[in-house]
Amino acid sequence: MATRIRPSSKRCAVIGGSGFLGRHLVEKLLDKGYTVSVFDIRQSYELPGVTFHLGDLCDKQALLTALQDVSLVFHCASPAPASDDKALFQRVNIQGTQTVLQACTEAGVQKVVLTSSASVVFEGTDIKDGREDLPYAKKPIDYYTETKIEQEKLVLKACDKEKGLLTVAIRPHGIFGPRDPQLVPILVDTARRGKMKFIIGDGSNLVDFTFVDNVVHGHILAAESLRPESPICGKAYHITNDEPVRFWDFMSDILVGLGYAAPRYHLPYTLVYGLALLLWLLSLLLRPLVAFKPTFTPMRVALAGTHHFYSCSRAKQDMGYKPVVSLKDGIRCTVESYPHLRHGA
Ligand SMILES: NC(=O)c1ccc[n+]([C@@H]2O[C@H](COP(=O)([O-])OP(=O)(O)OC[C@H]3O[C@@H](n4cnc5c(N)ncnc54)[C@H](O)[C@@H]3O)[C@@H](O)[C@H]2O)c1
Ligand SMILES: CC(C)=CCC[C@@H](C)[C@H]1CC[C@H]2C3=C(CC[C@]12C)[C@@]1(C)CC[C@H](O)[C@@H](C(=O)O)[C@@H]1CC3
Repeated sequence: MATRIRPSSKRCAVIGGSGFLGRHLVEKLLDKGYTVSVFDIRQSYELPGVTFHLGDLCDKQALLTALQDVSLVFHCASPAPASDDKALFQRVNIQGTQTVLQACTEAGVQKVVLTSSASVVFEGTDIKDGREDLPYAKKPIDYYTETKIEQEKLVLKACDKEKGLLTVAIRPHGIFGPRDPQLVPILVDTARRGKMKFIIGDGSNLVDFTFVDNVVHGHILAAESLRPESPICGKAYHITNDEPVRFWDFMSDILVGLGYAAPRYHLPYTLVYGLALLLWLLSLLLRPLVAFKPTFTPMRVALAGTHHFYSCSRAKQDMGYKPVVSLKDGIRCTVESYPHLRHGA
């Protein structure tokens, strides 16, 4: 009888590996001696030792080709959070994740590590030292969050020791670092348009921002701890810098580091939130006539004006997680990596 050869545990695939987090993850996996395949709708770089498979994760056949002989899958693909395309989020994050799980089962993949988000419990109000047992948001703040919740539930439910598929979800918050396409570029663009003069609220709200290397470290620790007897099977884990910081101090450090002025004038939170809501409704109503995308969306205002920081004690206890780069070093490294975004560049 032919015996099925178990794929090497160092052979993995990164779905979404062309993205910001995905590429950092791929680089670290290579350093650690893994053989890496990337599955993505685009190829954004070339690296010796990485095989690219171009395809949509909703296409099971394309996935099956990429997952041959792979024992470990990292799923960190998602449409950009700023999009308001509900159908796209549902297709990629929900149906697509179902397809990923089916393909993993058919291909004999043993472990799936999902990149979820701490935002799955965020409803726009304060969260202080939130733990993983907080309920999922009943009124998710946008389609991105709504579909990230369903995605996480699907992946955790798929954990089945009998069938040989182990799953875990990592919930990072506010990832930043070199090559981030969103936080620093949007911040600089807003500053260049003269709109980063104001602090929303009293400026004392604490938030987690997580340097990308720490997020990568959390993912690899989870993958390496995921065994049938491990307590992490089928669970979600917050991964942060474990150094909550005032939202506006963090923004100011990045802005000042790049040569822009820090925001100074205070505006009341409820006023800005109300205006953002009004603008968002207007943009929806006027969409057939004019396309405009407000910078200060209700989601961004809520993120900028409330406390939202999370405990990573579960990750510390179950997988020995400890951030590997401090916030200060992460900010310095990030600022240095964007010479083209410096004031006057
Ligand atoms: N950036 C953050 O602050 C943050 C925080 C928490 C969680 N996350 C999660 O981390 C993951 C990675 O985020 P990122 O910031 O690197 O985003 P990113 O946009 O840089 O990367 C996402 C990648 O997914 C790919 N992708 C999108 N749709 C696809 C499809 N249908 N099939 C195959 N590939 C597809 C994109 O091409 C891209 O390369 C996402 O799941 C996101 O929800 C991000
Ligand atoms: C007020 C303003 C316009 C500031 C500019 C920076 C924002 C663009 C930036 C600040 C916090 C960021 C953030 C995300 C996107 C970019 C910001 C709003 C996420 C919503 C991206 C998706 C992740 O899953 C969220 C998470 O849970 O980590 C991010 C939360 C922080």
